[in-house]
Amino acid sequence: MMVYDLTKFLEDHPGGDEVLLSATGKDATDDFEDVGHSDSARDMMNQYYVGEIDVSTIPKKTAYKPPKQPHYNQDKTSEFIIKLLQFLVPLAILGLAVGIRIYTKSS
Ligand code: HEM
Repeated sequence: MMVYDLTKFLEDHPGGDEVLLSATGKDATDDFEDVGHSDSARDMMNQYYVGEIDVSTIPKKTAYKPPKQPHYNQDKTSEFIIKLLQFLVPLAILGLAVGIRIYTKSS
């Protein structure tokens, strides 16, 4: 299969850059032929010709596996404890204040 580098052609393509980008990285033969490109279009292609690749050497599945994102804060217990403390600490201070008040009054 013939390989073309169309990065410099994107802006000049009469059919627009979107169609080229949508056909990037794959076999665009059918896409190209479906449009019925003129002979002059076929001549232009030569400027962007890179080389040939043997299709059979292209792996069916990509070997690259994106690294797994670390799961931040998967353990929610610390989050829960903080929420609980945010509720309990003011309550404890209030209780302490009321307790001191009662204690100092009675004595
Ligand atoms: C390989 C490099 C390519 C070259 C040099 C090229 C060149 C051209 C040229 C010169 C035209 C103007 C009409 C003509 O002369 O036929 C054109 C139109 C067009 N091309 Fe390409 N093209 C390329 C690849 C592609 C690909 C891969 C697609 C589709 C995915 C595509 C889709 C179109 C479309 C939709 C038009 C507009 C047709 C119209 O408005 O009548 N072209 N192209």
